[in-house]
Amino acid sequence: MKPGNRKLMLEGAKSCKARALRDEMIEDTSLSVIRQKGFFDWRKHSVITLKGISKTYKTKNTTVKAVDQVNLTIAEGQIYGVIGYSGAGKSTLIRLLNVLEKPTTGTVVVDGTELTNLPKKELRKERQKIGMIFQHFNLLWSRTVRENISFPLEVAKLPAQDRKKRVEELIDLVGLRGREDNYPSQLSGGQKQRVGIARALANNPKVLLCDEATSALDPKTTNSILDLLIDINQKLNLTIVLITHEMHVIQKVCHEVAVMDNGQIVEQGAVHEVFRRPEKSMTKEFVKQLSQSNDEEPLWDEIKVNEGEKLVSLTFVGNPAEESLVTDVIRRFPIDISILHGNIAKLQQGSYGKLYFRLAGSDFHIEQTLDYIRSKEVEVEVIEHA
Ligand SMILES: Nc1ncnc2c1ncn2[C@@H]1O[C@H](COP(=O)(O)OP(=O)(O)OP(=O)(O)O)[C@@H](O)[C@H]1O
Repeated sequence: MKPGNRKLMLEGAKSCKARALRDEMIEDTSLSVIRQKGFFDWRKHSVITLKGISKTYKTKNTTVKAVDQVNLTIAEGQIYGVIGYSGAGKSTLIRLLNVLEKPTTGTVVVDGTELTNLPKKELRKERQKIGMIFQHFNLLWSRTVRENISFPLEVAKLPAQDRKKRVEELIDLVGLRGREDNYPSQLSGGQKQRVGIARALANNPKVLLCDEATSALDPKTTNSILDLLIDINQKLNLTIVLITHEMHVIQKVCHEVAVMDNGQIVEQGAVHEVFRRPEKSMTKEFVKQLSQSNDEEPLWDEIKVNEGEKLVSLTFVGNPAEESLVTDVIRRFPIDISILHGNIAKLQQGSYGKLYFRLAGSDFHIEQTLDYIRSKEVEVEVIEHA
């Protein structure tokens, strides 16, 4: 066979296999939701696949289905958030990802290896590909920062010289230079979580699992830890899965989100798509919480509106970026815009929030401007002002 033909055959076989896998996955109900929402990029390599995962706990008198038939595919390099109220099954789900909990049914595949039935020794080895951080940090209190970070490298039996070098790299990566000889009791919550992150990254994992990693931190420290997660996601192309009950965490860092209720994933998709068109009532509740916290209004009594002016609010969900839209509108139409108030948060893709404007110009040009803004999928409301 000519080499060219062989290459074509191989490519054909690969794409048939990929198509078959894709079709099989689309049959899963949860994945058909993904396809409808149109975010899933099949060219990306999937790092985590859960198929038909359930976990049932049996106690003396009760049986609890903590996770119920979950199917999930997470692509490489994504920050994937799972949100739900207390008891929804989030912690159980994240512990199923590294098989700290053994599923009652279903399979867990991480980086191409099915973990569910691996013998203990191999599972331990595969787990080195999965780092984990926790709400209460789980540090070793009798060890310094440096010694805590070194611990997983000692377990992996890395030679002393390599270990030392790696620990120093990690101290810099998480911003703990100057604190390396402190004990955990001498650190703030944020610094403790930085140690947790460095320790979780020590063996160069493919995936980082975050179990309510910012829930014990104040808002400012939460932000700095979330910034660190974004930074390492970008620098290392690390796939991050986080569970949270706080929508602003999803808003700030996640590319994709799954909403969990009663052990099941009830909705999932790209964050900006889910924010734009939440389908299930629980998802609507979470999105509403966010808009309520963002949605302070201007002090209307202090605002004067003259003849030929209109007050307008724009609601952004996802693209486009508000700055470029404002510039674009000013260039296109003979109108004046004064921004009165705004509360816009950046998503990983696009923005989310509201801007309040005063528009001045002829009725015709104002209408043209508003139609143009609407055509950009930005919600426009003209505010009646006494
Ligand atoms: N080891 C266990 N034995 C029995 N029931 C359990 C066990 N672990 C969890 N559950 C039950 O499973 C359900 C899901 O719990 P899980 O901790 O996964 O939820 P969660 O969404 O993480 O909640 P939270 O945010 O409060 O931790 C709950 O009803 C819980 O009581």
